[in-house]
Amino acid sequence: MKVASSNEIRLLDKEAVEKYGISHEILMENAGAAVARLILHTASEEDTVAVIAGPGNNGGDGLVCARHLASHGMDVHVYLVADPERLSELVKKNLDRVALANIPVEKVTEKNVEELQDVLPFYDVIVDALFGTGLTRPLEGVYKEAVEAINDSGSLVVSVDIPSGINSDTGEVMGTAVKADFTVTFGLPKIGLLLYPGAEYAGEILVSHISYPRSLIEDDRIKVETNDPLYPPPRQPDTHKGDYGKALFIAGSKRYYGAPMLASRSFLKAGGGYSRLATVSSIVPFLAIRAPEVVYEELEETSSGTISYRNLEKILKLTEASDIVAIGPGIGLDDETARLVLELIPRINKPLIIDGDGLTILARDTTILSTRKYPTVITPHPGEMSRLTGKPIEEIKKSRLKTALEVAQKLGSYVVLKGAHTVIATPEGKAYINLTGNPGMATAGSGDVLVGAIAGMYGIGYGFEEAVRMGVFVHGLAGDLAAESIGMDGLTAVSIMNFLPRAMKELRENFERIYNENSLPVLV
Ligand SMILES: NC(=O)C1=CN([C@@H]2O[C@H](COP(=O)(O)OP(=O)(O)OC[C@H]3O[C@@H](n4cnc5c(N)ncnc54)[C@H](OP(=O)(O)O)[C@@H]3O)[C@@H](O)[C@H]2O)[C@@H](O)CC1
Ligand SMILES: Nc1ncnc2c1ncn2[C@@H]1O[C@H](COP(=O)(O)OP(=O)(O)O)[C@@H](O)[C@H]1O
Ligand SMILES: [K+]
Repeated sequence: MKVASSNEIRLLDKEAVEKYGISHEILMENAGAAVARLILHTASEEDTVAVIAGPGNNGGDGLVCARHLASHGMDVHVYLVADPERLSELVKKNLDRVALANIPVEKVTEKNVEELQDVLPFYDVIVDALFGTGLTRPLEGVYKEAVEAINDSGSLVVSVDIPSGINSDTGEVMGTAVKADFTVTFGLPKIGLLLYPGAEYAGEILVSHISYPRSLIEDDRIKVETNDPLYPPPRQPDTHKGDYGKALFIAGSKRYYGAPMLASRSFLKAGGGYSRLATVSSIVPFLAIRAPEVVYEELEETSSGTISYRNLEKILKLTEASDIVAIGPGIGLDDETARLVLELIPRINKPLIIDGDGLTILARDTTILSTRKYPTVITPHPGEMSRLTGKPIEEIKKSRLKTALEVAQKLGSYVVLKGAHTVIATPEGKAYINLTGNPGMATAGSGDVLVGAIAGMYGIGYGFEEAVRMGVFVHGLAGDLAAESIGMDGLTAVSIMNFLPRAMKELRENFERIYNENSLPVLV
């Protein structure tokens, strides 16, 4: 599903009115009615409802919702946090309708806003219609106090379009924000609902298309989408291991055994056919016990136990017999090894995954990617992205989507910016926000498993872009299945790896359910 910025949703809004003849009034009516429907499905008609309406169209939606709930016989009160004189004509019209329907309306100002703390707990349901995509600055004064009263109420909170206080483009909290149980968002989901902390404040998100024409819903001018799964390529009977990809992992060092094992074995666990690990000879005997299915290519090592530069020609030869190459997990930062990595990246004439220390090394000279003729994907966590861009981690965390898109475009490479709701960006300027995964995956080695998963998806036959997307999707799905089975705390990278087969099985046998469980539900 497409995911819109506030500017894009305003453009769609404008075109819905000007090109498709759908009036703002119809859109507002459909929006308010959608929120009412969710409440009628979720609460009971005996419940009492407080609608907290703000100064703009978001408030207008709330007024429409109030009218629909009242017409179902619910006991609804409207608290208007706005100067009625400054309301737009359409919102005023809906305020008049509310008054004419004898729905009590109380004006909230600095003088009486603290009363909200006392009255809101008595309502079963609170509709948060203060602000939506029109939020332009941090909440202060009466608005801030209203939000805090909503959050302190203990009632069921339903946010209109976006939790008030959440920035619809970045997901950051603007001063304060409503913590919603549900958010009904209109037209298309907003970016700020899918990036943290916005994703956490939104609660369960439901989309209502409010009669937008399909062509607007699927408009290619919108470059961000949820990372919805694609059905896997079939495994034909008459095939052999080579048909499911030959992967080469250039990884590991005396210090880091786990990373190379996790990456090279996860490739097989995700369905890949033939996994080769080129690593320092001193750790091969140990790895062979843990990962007997992986074929080992022993490399000469430096005095610090990392891969020596002397292996350059041998490694290039190995890449010629591979379909996809991954470089970096646990490779270390020894200068000689760094020199080898910087020499290899432009000379590997295969699709390439660069991860872990490989990224820290790449940060020394990202221009080496520009000569590559084959697709590249880099898989940084925010720390590695900070080294690649020179931006502080905090800034990256606040602008994950923007940073991923900028770097993808600048480096001509796919970017997987890892974290809660990983962002995938393409060199062509598209981005996908991944919805699988859980905090149990914040565990050492989890990123190494992702490298294998991406390579595995390419091995089983997805195109490169699809393999990057599906690698992230199944990695998160495996993490979710693992968490379901053993909980989040004890979940380790090996658990994620061991649930990759189950994730693939679920994807093949229960695709519809997996799809629905990991995409945004449309409210009908
Ligand atoms: N797009 C669609 O398809 C549809 C959209 N619809 C609805 O419209 C909503 C967008 O409406 P909107 O543009 O009127 O803005 P909204 O969020 O109501 O804010 C109101 C005003 O508040 C102000 N303001 C801003 N920040 C502030 C602050 N911190 N503290 C105080 N004031 C602040 C700012 O005015 P300013 O003060 O900046 O002049 C702003 O104009 C959208 O979320 C959806 O619910 C539906 O009707 C269905 C169709
Ligand atoms: N809170 C979270 N929710 C969902 N996924 C997460 C969360 N924290 C981490 N992950 C995932 O776990 C992996 C962590 O990778 P990384 O940071 O490279 O760990 P390591 O370097 O230890 O392998 C990434 O795929 C990331 O998306
Ligand atoms: K809102």
